[in-house]
Amino acid sequence: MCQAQSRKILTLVLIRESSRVLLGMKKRGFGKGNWNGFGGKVKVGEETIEDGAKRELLEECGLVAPCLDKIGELDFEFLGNPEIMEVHVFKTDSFEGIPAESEEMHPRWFSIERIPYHQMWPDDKYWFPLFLKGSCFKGHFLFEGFNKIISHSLKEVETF
Ligand SMILES: Cc1cc(-c2ccco2)c2oc(N)nc2c1
Repeated sequence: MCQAQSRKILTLVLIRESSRVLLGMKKRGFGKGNWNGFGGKVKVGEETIEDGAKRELLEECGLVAPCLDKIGELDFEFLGNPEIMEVHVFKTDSFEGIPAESEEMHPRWFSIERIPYHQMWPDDKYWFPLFLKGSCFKGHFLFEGFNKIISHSLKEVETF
């Protein structure tokens, strides 16, 4: 018997300069202890997904990004949990402000040759290289718990 599946929309923003990427160490809550882009929930009915991404970026590290490029859509499923997390991934190389620590995140710049995959979500090692080479992508990852990927699919797409 299939379970009805619901979807939760989340955002993820990656700040990329020529040779470095800004990541945040998640200090509490979901994904605590991982380096990740900035993002989170979209305020249903209040804002567009892109506006939600901009809001989370500002809240989590104090940066203003006037324009974001949509680069990816990642569906995350967890064994035994009917809720699929639909993560919309954005990037930008133009922002205003100085990265600042928040209650949620401790920001740090990483050279693109030294991305800390061992301290990131396990799916990142699959799609981050596509982001770094400038591709757009769609992926689906089936997790067992938070650290084990049972299966995944990932493809490059032309545009969103
Ligand atoms: C299951 C999962 C969730 C997220 C997430 C939460 C909020 C925004 O993204 C991830 O981010 C990354 N890089 N892998 C992730 C896996």
